[in-house]
Parts: sequence; structure tokens; C-alpha cells
Amino acid sequence: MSDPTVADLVDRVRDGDVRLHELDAHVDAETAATVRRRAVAEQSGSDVDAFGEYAFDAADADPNIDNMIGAVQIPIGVAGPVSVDGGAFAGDRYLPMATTEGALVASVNRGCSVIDAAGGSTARVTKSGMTRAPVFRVDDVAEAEALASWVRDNVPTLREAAESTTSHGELLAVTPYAVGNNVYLRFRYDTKDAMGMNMVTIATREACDVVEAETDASLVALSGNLCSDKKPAAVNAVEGRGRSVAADVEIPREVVEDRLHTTPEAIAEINTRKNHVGSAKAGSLGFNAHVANTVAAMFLATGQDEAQVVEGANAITTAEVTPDGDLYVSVSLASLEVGTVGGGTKLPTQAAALDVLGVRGGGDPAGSNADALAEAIAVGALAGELSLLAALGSRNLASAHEELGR
Ligand SMILES: CC(C)(COP(=O)([O-])OP(=O)([O-])OC[C@H]1O[C@@H](n2cnc3c(N)ncnc32)[C@H](O)[C@@H]1OP(=O)([O-])[O-])[C@@H](O)C(=O)NCCC(=O)NCCSC(=O)C[C@@](C)(O)CC(=O)[O-]
Ligand SMILES: NC(=O)C1=CN([C@@H]2O[C@H](COP(=O)(O)OP(=O)(O)OC[C@H]3O[C@@H](n4cnc5c(N)ncnc54)[C@H](OP(=O)(O)O)[C@@H]3O)[C@@H](O)[C@H]2O)C=CC1
Repeated sequence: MSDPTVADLVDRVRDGDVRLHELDAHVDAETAATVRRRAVAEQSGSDVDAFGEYAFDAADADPNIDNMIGAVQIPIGVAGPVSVDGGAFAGDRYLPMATTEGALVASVNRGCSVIDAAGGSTARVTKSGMTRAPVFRVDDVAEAEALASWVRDNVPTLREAAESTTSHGELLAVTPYAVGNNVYLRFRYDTKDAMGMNMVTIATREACDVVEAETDASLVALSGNLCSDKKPAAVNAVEGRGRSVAADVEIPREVVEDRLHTTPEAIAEINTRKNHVGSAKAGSLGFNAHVANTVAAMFLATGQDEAQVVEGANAITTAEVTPDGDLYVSVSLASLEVGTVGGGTKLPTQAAALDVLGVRGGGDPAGSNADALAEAIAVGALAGELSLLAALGSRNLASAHEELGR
């Protein structure tokens, strides 16, 4: 509190003279964060100095955070290196994972070592496209049908409007859905290496202006929830959102027995009874064990939007015993929303994690780095599924977490 500027601004915040979010107009970003920290400490009677321990320039985080008071630190570890034969990702790479769950990195690491012993994993992006679905009000179902027809006939016009706002984004499709006097237009874009939510929201606003100018429909909301962003939704599980990406591996029986302490039969049975039947009975959208764990840890490490772990967990794991008695395992993530430009990817530690994977920034061709990131996450998820299913097979899930996680 020795800096008179800081002390004075803390007083002014307390007196209601300056709002927390107005501080950047008075001082640089670093000082503004310090003032907020002091104000929060004073108001809550707590010690928040730890938030001030961070290793980036506060001004660089301006696009990423409002009312900044510092940073939270999450430990980061690596699993691997793991060998991947991907459509965009190839070679042996460490997978960076940020988490506070003990035993998680160990588990994915074990899965990676098993995948490597089996000769590596194959991964592919099978579909790509970020969506935004505005909702329009029309008079009745006849007008709803007319709007849907108009849209189907006028995609090139909508494309021209939408693409005028971006040099990278490309409008792929517009799918109308009608419910009574509501019409939802699900716009799907190729967003190249960007996750794309800002890009497609700005582009869709432009297209909506055309719809309103050319038809009798009125825009109610630029996002009508059929997109569907940051909510569990079957539309993403079926149609995909962001990258639909899959990874698989065939593991010789002796590797399963030596390194995972179980059998291909046990893993296949657990996968069916737990991941398929159990998930069906639960009404789950995720027919997997813990894909969200790897998605969340790699999202945090690489600067992705952490709320989109919701969609990232829309995954199905399959496991079967091959005719030769070996184990085939796959994981298919329907809606993994990732970018290697934009969002949090520029912050120094997140950029470093992307460097570890070799996918920082724009790819050549555009979109290839985000595809590669999606494939890397899919392989990490596959490793996690293998290891956890095996731990359930050898009945040491609880003991592993007793030893490593508390
Ligand atoms: C913990 C293990 C891996 C031990 O497994 P193990 O086979 O007894 O360990 P090991 O000492 O023989 O080592 C085998 C390999 O594991 C890795 N490994 C081993 N230890 C470490 C470590 N400290 N740090 C990094 N890597 C480690 C490493 O790859 C090592 O190979 P090596 O390099 O020595 O040749 C195993 O028991 C395991 O994977 N258990 C499952 C734990 C798990 O998957 N937890 C996930 C979170 S559970 C959850 O959040 C979701 C849940 C469960 O609720 C979802 C649901 O409902 O299903
Ligand atoms: N607005 C919303 O409704 C929502 C926003 N978000 C937030 O949106 C952010 C992510 O949005 P996003 O649009 O990805 O990021 P940004 O808003 O950071 O924009 C990324 C921009 O990078 C440019 N760019 C440069 N090189 C490339 C390349 N190789 N491939 C693609 N684009 C490139 C593009 O510019 P250009 O378009 O000019 O070509 C693109 O629009 C996150 O911070 C997320 O939290 C999340 C959910 C909803």
C-alpha cells in the first residue's frame, strides 16, 4: 500500500467514486489489477496476495478478462510422448495437461505408454464446422415454411453477407428448424484455426440483417440455443460442432496383460456394461468414462474456452476383442471446439503448451493446426479411457486415488 496512486485509488473505489472496471482509464493494467486486489482484500477481509503472482503482462490479458485482479495458478504436467498418425497431427509429442486431480496425468500417461507399446494411435477429424443459430419470430407456420424455403434458395446471398466480416471464415451451410412461429437458422462455418465463436457471431449478425431486410421475419435473439453453445445438447452429439474427431488403437493381448494388469475381455465387458448400458440408463449424452478429464486439462493448458468442455464430453468409447484376441479401442468426440489462434491461446503459458504440441498459431493450410490440436486431445482422451477402464478391470481405481490423489 506504499504506492500513493494505489492507496488513493483504493480509497476512491471504497467511496464509490471510481468503479472497479473504470480503473484502466486511470492507470496501466498492472496497477489497475493491484488496486482491485487491494479493494477486494479490504472488502472481504481476506488475503488475496497470491492472485498477484503471475508471469504475464496484465495488458496482454485485456481481451481475455474483465475486472482483472490477477491469476489463478493450476499445476501443469505432461503425459507421453505419444505416437500419433493423424490427418494433421503426426509424430511423437508430449500432451500438456493442467489439472488439480491427482492420478489423472498418471492415468493418461499410462494410457500413452500402452498406445506406444502397441505402435501408436491413429486419429482423424471427420467433420468440422462452428455453428450459431439465431431465432426469428414469424406470424404462423405458413410463414415459417416460407422463411425456411427462402433461406434454402438464398444461401449464396447469406454467405456473401456473412463472409464480408471475416477474411478466414467460410459459411458452409444454413439449416432451418421451425417450431410453430419460431424459426431457428443454424449457420455452420469453417473457422480454420480459430475456435470461432466470436467470428461466427459477428458474421451471423450480418446475415441476420439480410434475412430481416428480405423477409417478414424478426430477429428475436442472435443465439437461439440451437447452436448449441455451452449446454448439454443432442444436436451437437448428432450433427457435430467444432471438430468431430476420433482416435483408435489395437493393443496386443500381452501388452494389456503386462501393462494394464487386466484382459481385453474385461475391458470390453466393462466398456459395454458401464459406458454403454450404464450411460443409456443414466440418460447421459457421454457414452464414455472420463473424456471430460482430458478435454478439460488440455483445454486449460492450451487456452481454450473451458466452458466448452460441456460439448467436448459428447464422446463414445468403443472396445472389442479382435479375432486374434487383442484389444481394439476407439473414442469419438462429436463436438470438440478448439482453436490455435484467438481466445486464450496467446497468453504465454498457453502459447507454450501449444508449442509443446507443435500447433501454435495459424496452420499451413489454414485450419490444420486446430485439426492437429483436436487429434492430440482425442488421443489423450483415448489414453485416459484405456487406463481408467483397465483400473476398473484390475480393481485399483480407489487405491490409485488413495496413493496419488489425496
Ligand atoms: C495410477 C495408475 C496409472 C497406476 O497404474 P500402475 O499400472 O499400478 O502403475 P505403474 O507404477 O506400474 O506404472 C505404469 C505406468 O503408469 C504411468 N504412471 C504411473 N505413476 C505415474 C506418476 N506418478 N506420474 C506419471 N505417470 C505415472 C507411467 O506411464 C507408468 O509407466 P512407466 O513410465 O513407469 O514405464 C493406474 O492405477 C490408473 O491409471 N488408475 C486410474 C486412475 C484414473 O484414471 N483416474 C481418472 C480420474 S477418475 C474420474 O475423475 C472420473 C470417474 C472415475 O468418476 C468417472 C467414472 O465414473 O468412470
Ligand atoms: N461471441 C460469443 O458469442 C462467444 C465468444 N466466445 C469467446 O470467443 C473467443 C473465440 O472466438 P474466435 O472467433 O475463435 O477468436 P477471436 O475473436 O480471437 O478471433 C480470431 C480471429 O483470428 C483471425 N485469424 C488469424 N489467423 C487465423 C487462422 N489461421 N484461422 C482462423 N482465424 C484466424 C480471424 O480474423 P478474421 O475473421 O478477420 O479473418 C479470426 O476471426 C474466445 O475468447 C471465447 O471465449 C465464446 C463463446 C461465445
